[in-house]
Amino acid sequence: MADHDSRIVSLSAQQVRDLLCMKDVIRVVESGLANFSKGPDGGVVQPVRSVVKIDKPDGQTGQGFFGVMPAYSADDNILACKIVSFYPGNAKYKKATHMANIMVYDPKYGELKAIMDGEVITAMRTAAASAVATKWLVPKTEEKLVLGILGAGVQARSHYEALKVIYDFSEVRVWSLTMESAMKCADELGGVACLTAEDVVRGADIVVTATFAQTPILKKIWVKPGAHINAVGACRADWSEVDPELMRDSVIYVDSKEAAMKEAGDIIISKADIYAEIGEIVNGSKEVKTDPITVFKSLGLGIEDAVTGKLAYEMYLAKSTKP
Ligand SMILES: NC(=O)C1=CN([C@@H]2O[C@H](COP(=O)(O)OP(=O)(O)OC[C@H]3O[C@@H](n4cnc5c(N)ncnc54)[C@H](O)[C@@H]3O)[C@@H](O)[C@H]2O)C=CC1
Ligand SMILES: O=C([O-])C1=[NH+]CCC1
Repeated sequence: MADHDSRIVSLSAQQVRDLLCMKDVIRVVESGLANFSKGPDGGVVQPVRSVVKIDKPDGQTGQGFFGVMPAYSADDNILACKIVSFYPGNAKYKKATHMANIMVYDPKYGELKAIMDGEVITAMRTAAASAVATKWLVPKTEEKLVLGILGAGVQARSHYEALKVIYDFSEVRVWSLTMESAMKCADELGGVACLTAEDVVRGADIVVTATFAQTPILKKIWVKPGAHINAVGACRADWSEVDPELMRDSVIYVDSKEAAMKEAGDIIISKADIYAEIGEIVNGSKEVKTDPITVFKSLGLGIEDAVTGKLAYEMYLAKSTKP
């Protein structure tokens, strides 16, 4: 007979949004990445995600992908698993391109404690990981910076939210597949929409690529020396967003070397060398190197979802036990 606590907390997207603030997500993701990159000493067990490819038989929405992302962290006392579907073609049907749920367990007994929406967490923790990378690679100065964003979807918006926690921007530029979507996003962010990707990138200090492009949209000749790039899309071995020459001529940071060698077309196709995991910079096992351009190639890790999911669960418990 099951004797486990049957009270499983269920959190909707709106509840998760109300419980989390970007500053706290950046803090827990930074510590999660640092532990992850300590190897077995960091107490994190997190295999590269399993991804099931779905070829829609009716040809309606093209390919879909279904990812299972478990993670355990001894230090943080977390066991969690995210299940995420990403269907690039959903945009045509005005449906979300990413849908996800996160299950949070008590690692002591393996007991399920909470099941929550994972879309908000995917948006926030991905941008938080980029903010961590940027914070370590682009020192904050008195000067206001120029932010260039390629893509005008969920990640474009969450990246602005995360990066503005750390930097003041004099200008935010957005480009996307359609001028209409770029304008809508730029309006929301108080930025400007650009007609071309080149217009966004020339002179930008920080660039974010967050699109569903499968071939490069960011060219080396546009990028100014000293710039930093957060390359967030292209999470398949045969997809890329960044010019291979730019990858080879930059200092490359990743979230996970093991995942990058399996999933990152930007790395696999260009054969660019990986300098470090960003967690190795945070935990002090590698030195920062920035010359001439830095790229953080992110794929998304289960540990990021685990630490953020646990934070949402704890915030919920703290709020619900307040008199
Ligand atoms: N690294 C990570 O941890 C994560 C990465 N991602 C990836 O980030 C990317 C963006 O995700 P979301 O913003 O959630 O998606 P979204 O569907 O909300 O937005 C995608 C944007 O890319 C644009 N786009 C689509 N195809 C394009 C093309 N061929 N060239 C230029 N722009 C194109 C769309 O117009 C839209 O503005 C995706 O590749 C996604 O899989 C998403 C979640 C986590
Ligand atoms: O980490 C993540 O959740 C994802 N990365 C690429 C698509 C979804």
